[in-house]
Amino acid sequence: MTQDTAVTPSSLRAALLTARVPRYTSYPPADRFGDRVGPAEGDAWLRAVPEGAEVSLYVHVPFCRRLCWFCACRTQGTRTDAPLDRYLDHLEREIAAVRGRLAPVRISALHLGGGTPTLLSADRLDRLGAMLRAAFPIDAATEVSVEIDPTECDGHRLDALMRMGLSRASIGVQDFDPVVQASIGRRQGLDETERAVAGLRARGVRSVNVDLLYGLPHQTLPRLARTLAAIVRLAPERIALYGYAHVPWVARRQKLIPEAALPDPVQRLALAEAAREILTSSGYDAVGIDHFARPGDGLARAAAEGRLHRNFQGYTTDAAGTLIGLGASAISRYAQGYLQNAAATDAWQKALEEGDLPVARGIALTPVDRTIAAIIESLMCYGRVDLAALPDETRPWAREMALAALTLYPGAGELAGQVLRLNDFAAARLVAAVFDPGSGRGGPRYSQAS
Ligand SMILES: C=Cc1c2[nH]c(c1C)Cc1[nH]c(c(CCC(=O)O)c1C)Cc1[nH]c(c(C)c1CCC(=O)O)Cc1[nH]c(c(C)c1C=C)C2
Ligand SMILES: C[C@H]1O[C@@H](n2cnc3c(N)ncnc32)[C@H](O)[C@@H]1O
Ligand code: MET
Ligand code: SF4
Repeated sequence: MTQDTAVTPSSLRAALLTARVPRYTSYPPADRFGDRVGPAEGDAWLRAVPEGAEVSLYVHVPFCRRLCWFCACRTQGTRTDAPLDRYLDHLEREIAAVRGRLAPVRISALHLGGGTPTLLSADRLDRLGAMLRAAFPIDAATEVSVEIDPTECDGHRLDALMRMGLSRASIGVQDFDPVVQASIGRRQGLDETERAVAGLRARGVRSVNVDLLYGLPHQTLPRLARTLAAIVRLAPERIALYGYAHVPWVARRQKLIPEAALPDPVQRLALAEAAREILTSSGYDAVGIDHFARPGDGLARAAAEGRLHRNFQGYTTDAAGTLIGLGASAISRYAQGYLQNAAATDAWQKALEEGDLPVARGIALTPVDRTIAAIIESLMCYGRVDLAALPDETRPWAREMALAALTLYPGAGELAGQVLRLNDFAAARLVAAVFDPGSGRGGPRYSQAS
């Protein structure tokens, strides 16, 4: 699916350089969530999860020792450990509140994200594991994964994660270049990153992911190529290469990013295309818009076999229909719709102290939303949509949107019979936005399309 930039039609290329569209980790995206959905829906939707259903759990740990300037994640700095214990106390309450409403289910996956879950000491990780195991059937069949900051991790914490059943880990790197690192407020040596990977390998973790970014200040092709070469030598099974989203109106710490040193849109697109070329010629399969995986890895196999999904953590093989998010700002997905917990840690804690579910906002899905969600997930995962698989009554509309997308972005793909197929994942977000009736509303609030 690679395509020479020289033959990319100018309107598609122009849109990649200028358009701002959601990343579609959900449909509807989180900016459409509202407060007409709250604790009452949280209660009803939890109680409606059928007995025996597959459920995955996400635990958000919104603390970091360092606050990287580029970061758009919901997290807060802390120098002391006191807030961590208070946070665990409240997670315990939330777990009890969920458990009291949930029928016996199977837990297919448990993901610890953040923030920096490895900021929790080994004792605290053990406590979290015990709390979760006491409430949910977490066993050998549960895939347990964690986000690791190599500068904030050690053998004791890795051992505690293994006791929790860790099978996959994702390591934050972003870029190894010292000039780039200085401009994003994040220092991290190759050696400490190697130590984290070796520590995971030694304990039998077979699936390691590394997060990288393109489009950072002072990033040039030679610098990015050196980072990629170092990563290829580390040989993670998976690599996520995200485009840096510069959205200082959302993430205020990004005001520290030197805007004048950001690559311009043309340079940014060149970085993305060169990185894709380097990784695919280094033995990685491209998966979706921003992931790469070794051909034997579960993600690459799922992509090839039509079992790939997209959720708030990006691409996943997790097929559970229900995702329960625990912790401040965590998002849950039920058959009925999405819910998000109060984003501020204080507000989340206060709701729990008052005996409420800490749900702050969300959205209920209509049948039309579900069809649009299926179309967008298929575009983001496979770069194709089979209109024949859609409900009859939506097909004429979907066909009209497919033709509109191809008129807007000639050369982005083709409609062959009932199948819309993109030539290149680069166009996936733009084409997805054509099927999204709300995409015009967000406009400049979203991040750049490329
Ligand atoms: C693990 C951290 C991140 C998560 N998503 C992003 C990061 C860095 C990147 C990101 N996600 C959104 C934006 C803003 C605009 C855009 O590019 O579309 C960025 C930079 C969208 C978004 N994701 C969440 C919210 C509330 C928003 C804003 C609304 C929107 O534009 O759709 C929720 C959310 N995303 C992540 C987490 C952990 C999370 C909430 C717990 C992952
Ligand atoms: C969890 C992962 O999210 C990515 N991440 C954090 N902040 C941003 C941003 N502004 N734009 C894109 N990706 C980001 C990092 O790669 C991190 O490791
Ligand atoms: N906080 C970790 C890091 O930066 C994990 C990725 S960012 C949520 O390395
Ligand atoms: S990148 Fe990771 S360590 Fe840095 S602020 Fe974001 S969550 Fe914290």
